[in-house]
Amino acid sequence: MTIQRKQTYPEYIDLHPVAQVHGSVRLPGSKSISNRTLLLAALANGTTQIHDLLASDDTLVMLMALKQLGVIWEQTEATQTYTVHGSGGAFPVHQADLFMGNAGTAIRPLTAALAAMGGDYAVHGVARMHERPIGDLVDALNAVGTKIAYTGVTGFPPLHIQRGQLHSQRIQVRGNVSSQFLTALLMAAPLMAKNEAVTIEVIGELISKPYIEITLNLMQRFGVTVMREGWQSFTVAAGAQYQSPKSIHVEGDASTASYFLAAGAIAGGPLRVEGVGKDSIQGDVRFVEALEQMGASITMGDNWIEVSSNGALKAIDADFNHIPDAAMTIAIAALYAEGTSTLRNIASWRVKETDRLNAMATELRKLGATIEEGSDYLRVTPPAQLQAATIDTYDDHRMAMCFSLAALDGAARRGTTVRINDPQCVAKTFPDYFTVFAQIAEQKLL
Ligand SMILES: O=C(O)C1=C[C@@H](OP(=O)(O)O)[C@@H](O)[C@H](O)C1
Ligand SMILES: C=C(OP(=O)(O)O)C(=O)O
Repeated sequence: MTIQRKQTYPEYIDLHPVAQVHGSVRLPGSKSISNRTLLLAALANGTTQIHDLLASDDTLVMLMALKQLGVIWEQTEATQTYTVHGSGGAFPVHQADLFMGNAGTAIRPLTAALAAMGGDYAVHGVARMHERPIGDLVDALNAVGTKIAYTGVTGFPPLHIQRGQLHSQRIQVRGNVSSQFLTALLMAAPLMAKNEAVTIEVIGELISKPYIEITLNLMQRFGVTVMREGWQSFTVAAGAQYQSPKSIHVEGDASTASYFLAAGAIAGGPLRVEGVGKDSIQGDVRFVEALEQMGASITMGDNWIEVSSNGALKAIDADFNHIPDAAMTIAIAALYAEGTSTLRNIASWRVKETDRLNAMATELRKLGATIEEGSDYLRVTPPAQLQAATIDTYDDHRMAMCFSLAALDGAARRGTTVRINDPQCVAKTFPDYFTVFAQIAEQKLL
């Protein structure tokens, strides 16, 4: 099955310097919560109404895959409310060819669920997805008896999943390449814990930890409590089954919030985002701590965040392992700081939509910044004045969203004219990004 992308933007967008940003942005739903909720609702007993689901490429591939697997869902017309009829832990269709685009949050959890159920499934994605590792997840599962084979390069999708025979309830997984492997195993664990408890042990270091909290929180809302020993070991009791919470609301996306919050910090604001706040279960709300360290002022309600600043931003030197996605936005905010900023412990950037360490370094240099690209860090020294540039986006939504901010005038230095090539790539998580950016910047872009 192929999925048609709606083309909304031209080949490139030119952004001209913007003196001020202000206003309020209602955030689209969280990608991480949307895709987890869709899968949990599909696996549960009962019917779930999901409110404010994200509308984007990543959620579309999950919705289409579930449909192919025989899961029935309906969209309430012209809204982001979806009703998912749970399959009670066994998808009705046992043979399918599933296209997962470039959605890590779709391919990884679905692979684990399908391997646990058994069947005859082909799982694949865009070319870049076939370069993104999945070996740690496949190794963890096959070691306990599932049957997943590589049909391309060993360690990467595409995959062929067949029916295996589970012979152990103790699953060991490495967590230093992506936390999504542990998330995938956790979500599939109830399918493997029919008669006996399942324990998942993390071998070595675990990165991107806050995403595991999202997984555990949502599993809990679907009635499955995971017993844990820190970040080392996670146990799902025998007989655990997902039960629909009937209705669930998807918070706004905290990673998406980072572009608007940074805009407020760079250009002064005040700028408010609505949909995430103090009550959020997403680790990326901690992005505001980094902005605060850089000198911005933050106020937060249960469901909103507002940022403003008066004066130049300060450089930052910090570990960003806990917020790898929002950290990209810090690299751009660093262009507006006084002094050199260092983003540490971000090696996972290399295996995401593109090699983000390399892409960031290349494009930041085009703006005149001096960049040191380490194996797991990025050091950004801003130029005296930003240079106009044509930014390549590498089919990476975050590259496109981040670099739009280089048009903003900051207190330490002015913005510049940026041409963003292939702006359409924002469809992965936020198809309307440039339309909303134009509103807060009071610019006519299209
Ligand atoms: O579990 C999730 O929802 C995610 C985990 C993170 O990936 P890694 O664990 O691979 O860093 C993050 O970058 C991704 O956008 C979403
Ligand atoms: C890394 C990302 O996505 P994925 O869910 O595909 O891993 C991202 O959205 O920045």
